[in-house]
Amino acid sequence: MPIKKMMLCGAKEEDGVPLQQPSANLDLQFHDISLSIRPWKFRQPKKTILHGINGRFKAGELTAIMGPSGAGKSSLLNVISGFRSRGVTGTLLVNGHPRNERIFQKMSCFIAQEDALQPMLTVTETMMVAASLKLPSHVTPQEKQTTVSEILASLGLTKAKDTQTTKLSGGQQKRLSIALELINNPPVFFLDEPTSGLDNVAAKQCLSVLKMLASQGRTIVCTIHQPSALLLSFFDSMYVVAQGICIYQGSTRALIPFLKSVGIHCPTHYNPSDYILEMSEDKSIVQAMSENIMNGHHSWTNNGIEEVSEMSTKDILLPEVEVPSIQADANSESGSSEPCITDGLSMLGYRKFQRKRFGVASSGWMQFCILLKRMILQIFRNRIALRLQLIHHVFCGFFIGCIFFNQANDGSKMFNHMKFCIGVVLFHGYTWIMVPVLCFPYEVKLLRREHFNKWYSLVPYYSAMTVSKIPTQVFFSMIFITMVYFMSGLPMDLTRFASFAIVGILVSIASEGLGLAIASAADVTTGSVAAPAIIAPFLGLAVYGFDFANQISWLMNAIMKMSFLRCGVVALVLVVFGFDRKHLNCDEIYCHYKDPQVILRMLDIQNVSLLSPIIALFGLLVLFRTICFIGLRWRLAT
Ligand SMILES: Nc1ncnc2c1ncn2[C@@H]1O[C@H](COP(=O)(O)OP(=O)(O)OP(=O)(O)O)[C@@H](O)[C@H]1O
Repeated sequence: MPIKKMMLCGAKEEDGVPLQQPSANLDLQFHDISLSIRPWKFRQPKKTILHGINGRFKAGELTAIMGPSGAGKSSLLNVISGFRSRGVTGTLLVNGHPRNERIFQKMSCFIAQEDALQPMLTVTETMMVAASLKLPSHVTPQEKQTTVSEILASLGLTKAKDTQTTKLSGGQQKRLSIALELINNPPVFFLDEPTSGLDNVAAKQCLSVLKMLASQGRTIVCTIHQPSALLLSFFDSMYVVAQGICIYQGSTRALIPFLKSVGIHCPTHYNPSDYILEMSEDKSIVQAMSENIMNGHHSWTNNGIEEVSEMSTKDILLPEVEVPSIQADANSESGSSEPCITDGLSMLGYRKFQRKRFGVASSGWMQFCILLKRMILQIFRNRIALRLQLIHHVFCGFFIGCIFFNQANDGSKMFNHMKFCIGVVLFHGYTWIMVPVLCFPYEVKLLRREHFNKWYSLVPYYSAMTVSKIPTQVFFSMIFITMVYFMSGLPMDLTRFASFAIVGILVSIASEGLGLAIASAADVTTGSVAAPAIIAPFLGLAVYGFDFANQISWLMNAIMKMSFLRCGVVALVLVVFGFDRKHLNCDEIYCHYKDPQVILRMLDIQNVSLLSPIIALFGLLVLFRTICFIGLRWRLAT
């Protein structure tokens, strides 16, 4: 590994393994930051959450953003980390230079409050996937393994290395979230409430890890709710927000002198961080404190007051980030996020630079392969889900097979044939729309975190997700299709059976695509309500007008083609009665529908090629999946 290691000063090294130094020390400054939220209700005024606040988060320090509930702590963290950019105005600087969002995101990581971890994988497997995605491809598997082991050892996770992530304790999960981001050794960490839900011991362990990382030169900023005096002692500095403005910034030890300066005397034996939060309920005191600290323009140190904008950055080691040839344009009016090359460094050189410095590790194809492997492993390890799916398909196949048992050759009951085709299509439609609606929102949470932290880009993820689901989907659909096909007594004809299977599978993939499109933009509750409501019109169009098909207007016909269920039903009817099917059996005196051509004529599809509903089905499938992709892009951008 190119990055040299150092022994930590005063840091806790549970297994005696030192961590690597960060590749750069970054000092973050922000000026006149405001955040406004556009209301979702028409004509409501904009809500301003942050009011022109200023401040600085220093490299080598563990900084706590504190404040009463609803003060704007998470909003501030989201803005400074770049997790939120909509509705934000103001200036963000890195070591005194306007920052480039793309570069900055590669050098920082964001760990959310309810940080989701990949299920069905052990700690080591999770770390190895992250290492494969985040470390450059020239790093050998052994080196990756060594890096992973060192990080796990440093964060006290060695004993849990073979435990599945979902079975870790809350504290271990937090430390694993940190360990995952440490793989590419970013110099900046943002954490939203890293101690929430942890007991005192676990919170202490978590903060000691953060303190250790900060002591190596990283900039570590986290929001925190009323820390105890012990937990507060881990922090080097505090940034206190109330009502969207800064009411204190500076050293934790300078808090009491600061309070004195605004005429507030913190009682002895009172935790000063609790006291400032109590005081922040009073508007006039908030105003007085904010004026004293100049809304973050000033900072209190152990030696007195410093002006943030005049702070020197020369003491910060910054060769890698303060690159003279690359000028950040994140704040440019053009809004373009492409870097502006100003000093003779070509775009190619810039990309190489980025790749080298910040580990834009794997190519799109590599990302696809790694993610596909991970997803397939997770699918096959989820035994309960697999068993449930199997039972569901076998049970429904058997049930529908029994209802239509040996009726496929009965020429006297035309409606049975229609019900059979509709039943098969409906089964696929409803089964596969609900699976993503219930499961995908959790995956989107994981995607947001990993994508934001630059593990991979959306196209490889989306491709891997699509491909990974196909084997199980085809397998389960085939079980159902085989059962109903043979139990219903359809002719033993390979072409007909293969076409029957293809239509069933296409309907299931299209339906899953619709489910994914819904789940990409909605949470589980909304999706569970929306999915059946959205599929209902498709169903209506699927069964509309079978008994008066000749009289349906061209407009209605065109609308009906939009229903993927209709396309599926038409295709199945063509499969069942097409392919030169012989006359059906007739046990009565006269069977009007004995000749399969009569049924096709009645449905007005006697001249329709099987290919056309299949192509329409395929087109709708692609449309749904494109909507899902756009939905995901939108989710990742907001
Ligand atoms: N998307 C949003 N739409 C409307 N209001 C929002 C939105 N996000 C945040 N807010 C509001 O902004 C204010 C600050 O929210 P924020 O989550 O930053 O507070 P916080 O200090 O982190 O609170 P807590 O400690 O309770 O998590 C709150 O009043 C919240 O209701």
